[in-house]
Amino acid sequence: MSHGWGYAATNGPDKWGENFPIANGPRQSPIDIVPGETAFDAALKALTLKYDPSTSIDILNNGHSVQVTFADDTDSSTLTGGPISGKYRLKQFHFHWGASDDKGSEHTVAGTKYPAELHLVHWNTKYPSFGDAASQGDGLAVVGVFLEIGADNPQLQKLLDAFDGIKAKSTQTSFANYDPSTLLPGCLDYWTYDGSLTTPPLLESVTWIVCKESISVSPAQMGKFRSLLFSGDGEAPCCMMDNYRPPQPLKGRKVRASFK
Ligand SMILES: CCCCCOc1ccc(S(N)(=O)=O)cc1
Ligand SMILES: [Zn+2]
Repeated sequence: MSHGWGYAATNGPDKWGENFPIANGPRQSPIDIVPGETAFDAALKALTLKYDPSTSIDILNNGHSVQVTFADDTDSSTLTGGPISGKYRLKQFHFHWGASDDKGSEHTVAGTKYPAELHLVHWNTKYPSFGDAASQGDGLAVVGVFLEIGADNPQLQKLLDAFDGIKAKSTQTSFANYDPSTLLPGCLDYWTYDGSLTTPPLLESVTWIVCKESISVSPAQMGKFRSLLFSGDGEAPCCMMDNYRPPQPLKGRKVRASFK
């Protein structure tokens, strides 16, 4: 498409297949997770997430989401265990959310949409870099956490307080000493399946690990997410919201559960 991909009618998920034909591939994400159709797998290990807050670098509005980027030149912040083998390094985390509290998540649970979804993106250290890993079937592992309307979340508030400096596309500010483990739910039971990036280039390189338990977000905090802009400085302001891809066909894939 003459303009980049986005979430509008002219360049949104229904149009991505024009430039990224893998959009109709066999292992696309997100999906609707139907608990009654998942299979408990006793062989699945517990997740081990070891994050070093000193590896957080900056917070960025990339025009599609808000992202916190981490130093990934050492094994300081890693994911091990769970459905994966080996060690994966944390590269970044970001969110997807809706224009109203009744939608916004990418994965859904028996058709239920949550107001937002957190993605913690990790890459397999058997490959030299994130970019190399992103093109490999076992290259990436993304931990998804649903945000559910409830009490104000103080850990989330630290992020939201940085939004005033990154309202417009392609703006970023330093964001040091942030511990992403403070965004994880207390229980790390999860569903897992083989999938893809949920934005272009939609590469089919992601082992998805979706937490059963959500974390809270208040309606006011959701409003703060919606105050970010898709648009750049000097452009007509366009609020960043509904930056989620809807569920994709399962195409015979099995979803496993780490819990009964
Ligand atoms: C090879 C360059 C890829 C740049 C894009 O990286 C992404 C895109 C989507 C996701 S998500 N929503 O599936 O977690 C994670 C990372
Ligand atoms: Zn994402």
